[in-house]
Amino acid sequence: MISASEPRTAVSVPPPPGHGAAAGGPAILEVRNLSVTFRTENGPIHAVQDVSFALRPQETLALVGESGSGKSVTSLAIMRLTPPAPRVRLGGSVLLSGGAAPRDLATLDDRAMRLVRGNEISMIFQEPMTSLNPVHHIGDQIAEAVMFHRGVSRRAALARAVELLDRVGIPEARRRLSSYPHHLSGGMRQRVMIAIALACDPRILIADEPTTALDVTVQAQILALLRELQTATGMAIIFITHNLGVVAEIADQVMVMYAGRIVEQGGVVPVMKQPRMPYTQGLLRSVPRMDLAGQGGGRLEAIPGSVPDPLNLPPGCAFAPRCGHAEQGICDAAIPPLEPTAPGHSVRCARWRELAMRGA
Ligand SMILES: Nc1ncnc2c1ncn2[C@@H]1O[C@H](COP(=O)(O)OP(=O)(O)OP(=O)(O)O)[C@@H](O)[C@H]1O
Repeated sequence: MISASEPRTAVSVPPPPGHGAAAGGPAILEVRNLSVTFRTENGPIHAVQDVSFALRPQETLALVGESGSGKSVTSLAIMRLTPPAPRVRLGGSVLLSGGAAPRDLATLDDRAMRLVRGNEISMIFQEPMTSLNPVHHIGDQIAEAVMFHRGVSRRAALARAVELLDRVGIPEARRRLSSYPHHLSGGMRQRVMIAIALACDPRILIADEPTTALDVTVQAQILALLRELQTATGMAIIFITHNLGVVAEIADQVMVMYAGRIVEQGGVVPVMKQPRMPYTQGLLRSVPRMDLAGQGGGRLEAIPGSVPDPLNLPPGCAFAPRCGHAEQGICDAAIPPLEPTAPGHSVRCARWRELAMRGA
């Protein structure tokens, strides 16, 4: 859960306009009604339910929500990295464009899926040390990725590794080839992971909390690097974070998740300037505001209570027990639909119209 004491990037309100102004054209990835259910001995966990979104080239979609809301499982399901059946049941489709017709990653055979990973969609995680091998030079680790996907010689792969290290802003790239991961700072290690992810010029980068473990200055540098690389390559980014400050920095589209469902979805400006879901409003109130910096950043309010037990979700809106606007008989009666509030902006709240009218 986000607490007022957790280090965060300050959010500026109103947020800047969408960064991917150049984003547009047909979607390269279209996720339709994705659902992921884990079968556990205590019962089914519906980790992701009925999630749909589209991603266009050069667009950044931020997946936001507290711990356990289903952000990581959504991205792992796209990459088909969730445990296999029967432990997990996948539903819906994940359509990736390219080639004669879109391919549904949910049903692609394993061999074809291995080619998609790292070639067309790459992923980076919060803690590079868990992905990097501590006993191998970073040059070899990047070169290995290049050789695996491109089938080039070791010499050519090492030359590409220098190019990639240079591209992600690692000074003295050639000399760095023989560094071990522990020789590098956290920020530099994340740059190495980005270099590996870029080895094959992916069309989509999934970044799962890539800056959470970094201090605020380094966090800003990594965000700037991702934006720069996106402008240069046109790749789309799915950025997973619990930090709305980071969302304002990088996203074009935002998808707020709670208990496995999308609860608010839309462009970064409407969602952050006019959030309709009390949960999104709560997340925003728990981030420091730059426009109130002179007044101590404004009062920070943690969302009361904690995320529900996935094995025992409350009836109706899963956020209702923590929501200051919940009404008995309405909010606990049924799960509200995801409804459009304006073009390109949707919310899952039974009372959003009433609350909007009252200016709540
Ligand atoms: N292997 C698993 N087996 C059973 N349940 C799982 C498994 N992996 C994830 N879950 C459950 O799925 C739900 C969604 O988890 P997920 O990791 O996607 O959340 P998240 O929003 O990414 O949180 P965090 O920010 O902590 O990573 C949680 O209730 C989690 O406990």
